[in-house]
Amino acid sequence: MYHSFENCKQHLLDIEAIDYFFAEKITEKYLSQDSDNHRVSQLFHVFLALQYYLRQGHTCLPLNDIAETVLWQDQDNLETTGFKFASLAVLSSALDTLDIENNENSVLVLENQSLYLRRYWQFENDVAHCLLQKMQHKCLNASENASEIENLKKTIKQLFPTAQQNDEIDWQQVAVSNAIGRNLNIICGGPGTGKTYTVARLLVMLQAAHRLKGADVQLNIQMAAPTGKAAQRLTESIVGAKMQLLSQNVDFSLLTSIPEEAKTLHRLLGYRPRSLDYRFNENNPLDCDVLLVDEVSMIDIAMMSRVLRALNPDACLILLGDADQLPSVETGNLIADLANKNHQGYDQASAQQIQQISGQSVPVNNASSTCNHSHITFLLKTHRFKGEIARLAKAVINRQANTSWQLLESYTFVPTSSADVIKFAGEINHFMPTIKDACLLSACQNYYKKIARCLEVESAFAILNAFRILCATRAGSLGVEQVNLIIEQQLARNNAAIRIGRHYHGRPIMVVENDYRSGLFNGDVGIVWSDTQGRLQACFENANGIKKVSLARLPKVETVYAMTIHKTQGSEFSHVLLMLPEQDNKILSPELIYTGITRAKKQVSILAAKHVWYQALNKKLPRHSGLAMKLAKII
Ligand SMILES: Nc1ncnc2c1ncn2[C@@H]1O[C@H](COP(=O)(O)OP(=O)(O)OP(=O)(O)O)[C@@H](O)[C@H]1O
Repeated sequence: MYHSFENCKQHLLDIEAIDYFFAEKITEKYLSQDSDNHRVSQLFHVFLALQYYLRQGHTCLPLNDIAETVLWQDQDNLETTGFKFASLAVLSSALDTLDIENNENSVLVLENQSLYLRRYWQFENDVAHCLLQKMQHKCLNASENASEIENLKKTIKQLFPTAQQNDEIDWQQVAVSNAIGRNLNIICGGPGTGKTYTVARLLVMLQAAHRLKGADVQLNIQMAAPTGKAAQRLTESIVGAKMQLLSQNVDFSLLTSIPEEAKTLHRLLGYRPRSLDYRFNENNPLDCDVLLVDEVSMIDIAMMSRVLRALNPDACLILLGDADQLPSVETGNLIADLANKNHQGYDQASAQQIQQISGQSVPVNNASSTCNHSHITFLLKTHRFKGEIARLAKAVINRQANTSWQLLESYTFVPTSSADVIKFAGEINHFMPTIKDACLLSACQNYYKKIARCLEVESAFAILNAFRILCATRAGSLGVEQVNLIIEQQLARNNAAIRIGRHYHGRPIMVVENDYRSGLFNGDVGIVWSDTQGRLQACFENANGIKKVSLARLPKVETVYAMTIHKTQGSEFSHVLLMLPEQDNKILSPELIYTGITRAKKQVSILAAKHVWYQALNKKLPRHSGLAMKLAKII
């Protein structure tokens, strides 16, 4: 075997120190000195693979994923690199000899032929247990609840005054009428399908139903999202939806009972910087009857387990998300595990309740309770963008490489001379990577050089929020670091105040760590701006206007003309310039490109070569977890 990490890395591509030292420690813990060499080697590499899988966001290592395969191989060096795993039977029996089964002290858990670290297994179990409890529900019944149903029918008509023109099911009304009597509601949909529009109405409906039961106190509703940016967007959308409902003459007291401020999940749970624990937990639950959580795709399994533990068993949980978005950067694949896209229809009682309140007839599933999807509604109609961006996003997420490339090609701009200026003219623009410098120059001319010239920082934010360059990677010639450098160099040619790598007036910055002291969080975007005396300070937008922070108190930040697609989850811009690497990269996937495209509200410009586009769209990168099976009560 290997005598050091360096020696291991020479043989195995992609291995990191953490994988090696983890495998070494676990091998020492579980195997004695006199164990059979072949067995030790197989198990050492299984442990290496477990940590390697965890690093990529899987919660477990399914043994059949690695059995009889070669991992960590260098394609140019097939003879001397990589490791071949034994058959599933050999791997299973090697693990059976360890003292894992029914041993609560074991850090490893083997379940359904998947190997876990105990903490992730526990998180999955906690989440599955809490959600299964919340799936129990009591539907309204036509004979017992006739007057309640009549009243709710009137309320839903007020909430959705314009009836659909055709026979299509109105899934927004389905979600709202389905929520009565449920402690778990999952609403999924792509960007602009009206998740927040729907949930604002759903919350009003819950308050109305609560009042009809004779309650004299309103439901205590809380709203949260995984990042500061996402919480801010949720706040803005809910405020907008409430204004709309006010103009529709919806009962004012019902509207005032809906909160306006969404918090980050960390703040909701009472994060304590110097403690591993949060203020709210199973022993000190949140004072909340209804918890709405947005952008669930960004939440990792550990955070979800904390949220569920802090929620009273009879509190109602509403989860919003897009099952096609990238999963969390941490561990887990929550929204995909929770909301199976292959919806099997609603159970009879739910379908009846939906029909009685909203008049919508939904497919009924009479099958066993193991695939009961009645708590999930998919919103299918896009209300924000209709045209080409939606068509492109759909083709990408459906892995239609030909269709999406043909669409892009119909918008390809080829300059006729080197002096030809690149125009971002249409809803979609496509460029080949050979003209990346001209593209970046155009981004400076059209947007970024205007930032420092603004008279007010508010106008500078308007420009910054209108346009953003998104890259797939940090490193490489089309990675965030290089693109930011090129932009700064181009801007510096006409602006002597710009000093690369330092603060300057008009520098857009992104916070890259959580800092509770200054109230700034990972992902917050600001602009360095001169005050009236010419002193530089950092400005951040918040619900009350502009928050100013002295540079001395600023947590770690980076320049953010360009940012990674991962970091933009939960954000939107009028125009996005999406730059893919010149060669295929393992990070590229349909989900990544879909997430990038759907950040654009009005215009998307894409710089990509054909071979990279095809390679990315032909990839399938499933995240392994046992949660979906546990929720279907298969384990
Ligand atoms: N049924 C509807 N009738 C009219 N307008 C609608 C309807 N549903 C949604 N909209 C409008 O479509 C836009 C997008 O809705 P909303 O913000 O709720 O979508 P979303 O799914 O939450 O989007 P994202 O995930 O991108 O934030 C909003 O302007 C909203 O007012």
